[in-house]
Amino acid sequence: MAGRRVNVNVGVLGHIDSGKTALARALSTTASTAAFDKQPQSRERGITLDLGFSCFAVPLPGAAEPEETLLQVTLVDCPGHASLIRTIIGGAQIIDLMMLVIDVTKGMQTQSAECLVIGQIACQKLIVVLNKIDLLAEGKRQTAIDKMTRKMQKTLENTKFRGAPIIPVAAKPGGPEAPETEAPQGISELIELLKSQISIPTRDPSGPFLMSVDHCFSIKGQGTVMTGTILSGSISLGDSVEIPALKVVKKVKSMQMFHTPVTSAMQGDRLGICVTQFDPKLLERGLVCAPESLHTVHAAIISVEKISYFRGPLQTKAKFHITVGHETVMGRLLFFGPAPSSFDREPVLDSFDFSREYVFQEQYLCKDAAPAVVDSDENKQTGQATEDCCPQQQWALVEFEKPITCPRLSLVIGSRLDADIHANACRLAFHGLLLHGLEDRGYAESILPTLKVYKLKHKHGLVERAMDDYSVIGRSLFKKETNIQLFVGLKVHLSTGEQGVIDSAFGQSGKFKVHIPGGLSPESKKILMTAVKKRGRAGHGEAAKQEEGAERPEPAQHVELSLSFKRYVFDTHKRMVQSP
Ligand SMILES: Nc1nc2c(ncn2[C@@H]2O[C@H](COP(=O)(O)OP(=O)(O)OP(=O)(O)O)[C@@H](O)[C@H]2O)c(=O)[nH]1
Ligand SMILES: [Mg+2]
Repeated sequence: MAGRRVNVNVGVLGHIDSGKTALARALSTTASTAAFDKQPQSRERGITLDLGFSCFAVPLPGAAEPEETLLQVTLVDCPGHASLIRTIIGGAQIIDLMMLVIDVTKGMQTQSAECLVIGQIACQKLIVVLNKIDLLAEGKRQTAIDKMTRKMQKTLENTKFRGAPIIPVAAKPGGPEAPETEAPQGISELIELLKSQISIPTRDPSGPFLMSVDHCFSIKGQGTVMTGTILSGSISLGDSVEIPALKVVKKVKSMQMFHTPVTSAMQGDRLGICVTQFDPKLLERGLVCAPESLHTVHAAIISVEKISYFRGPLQTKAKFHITVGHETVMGRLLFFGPAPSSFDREPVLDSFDFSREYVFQEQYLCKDAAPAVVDSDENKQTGQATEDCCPQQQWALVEFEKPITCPRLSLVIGSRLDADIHANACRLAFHGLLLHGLEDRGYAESILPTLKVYKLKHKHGLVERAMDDYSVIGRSLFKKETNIQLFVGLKVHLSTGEQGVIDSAFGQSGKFKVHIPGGLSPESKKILMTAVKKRGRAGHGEAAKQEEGAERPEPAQHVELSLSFKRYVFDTHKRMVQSP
């Protein structure tokens, strides 16, 4: 029986053609010959994948008996572009360390910057690999490596990976034409670096079982095998698992880890589960979970944070590609935030409070005009919020075009995958956490009305005249067709200082009567009386017209009326509520 194995997942990310696949291959081969003589390589079977999985094992650093305990490094080779985002987010929760592969002759490129952004959202540790050093002229090689290392250090300075190690290699010296015998350079050093950088994450067997499946195939006479990484919880032989995408529950017939049968497995393990037969084509990629532990949601409330490299605003009603787990669907956003008095409230990232009130936002609030993509030469990190006028936390309601299935508190990434990848702009727009999923298809009627997001409305009008000491007629506040009845009872302020209450509509032209509980001040009466007199002269003898007359000359001095109220965006009755 082989000793204990501990699995860690290392993401291999970088711009197209930087040499990610070549690096994954070089690492696996070097490790398997130099450090490990068994055949560790599992050649996964005929499935077209955009995520490439390969692995190698090395003696576990610091283990009491290193021979007995192996560190299994699973390399997750990510594709270069468009599908990258979906893919890497799928793997994000299982990636313990990210290798950012940079073509040393090119430096930071558009997707390298995107990878760095994703890494900051999803990963804790980074190693920068400067690849293709064989392409540097021999005499100037070290100088060029040093120069690029400094540039990368500068780039990392403004990220959470400041000071991360940078290592030069040549994964496939000579490029595609070179014979396979050409030995890669710097790989043993990279393996040593990986060993020193990898910290074995603490794995937790509690909580509902959830596994991210990256492969699915059938074995004749046995069943269907799903391979993947356990995201949370644990599983034992004979347990039932649900495949939410197919809405089926299956029994676990057998399990394997690294080609060895096992009876149980837990968070972090890479595992193959064999269940009773189903068509593997139905599930290329996805989630498997403890029955009924996942939820299918039609919309969600997420906590949002803009990615500062994204150019342009995040607007309410805008559509983005929303990636949650292994799924990417279009979603429409509506942004909201706290009232200004609560701007400095500490963010709450594990729940959403329906009892609070929130302010509708036409767009995500931020101070920066978004900076350009991280650039090798001018790595300007802007978006440094001066904490005084933006809230600490903002949210969005995301309405999905197709329902998605995910666990609570999933990482959510919003992007514009349709944007031109040659535009040298970051396509990642925001990230956040799914705080609350709306499972009811009819959520707009059943759940949204409980979400208290309001727009603060201000209307301004004029006092036309005083009726008596305790009431005035107002105008120019409502349109002719407005149902004034809806506003009855709301407070209005007069520019002369009095406060009034809308009492009733007056006539047909949008005028209204305002009751002044404290009475008009003598000063106000004087102003309003003058106005009436002037008008009296102009509209001589035409009482009916005087009442309706919109076109009379303005009084010498206006008395303005202002009305402020809240309108709840999701209130199906469109009620107006007094604002303070
Ligand atoms: N000269 C040289 N060429 C390399 C090296 N590593 C990779 N290449 C070549 O660069 C090209 C791209 O390598 P890949 O490993 O496919 O790059 P990738 O990053 O996986 O590309 P995508 O998956 O398409 O994003 C291939 O032609 C490789 O042979 C290297 O160290 N030196
Ligand atoms: Mg590749």
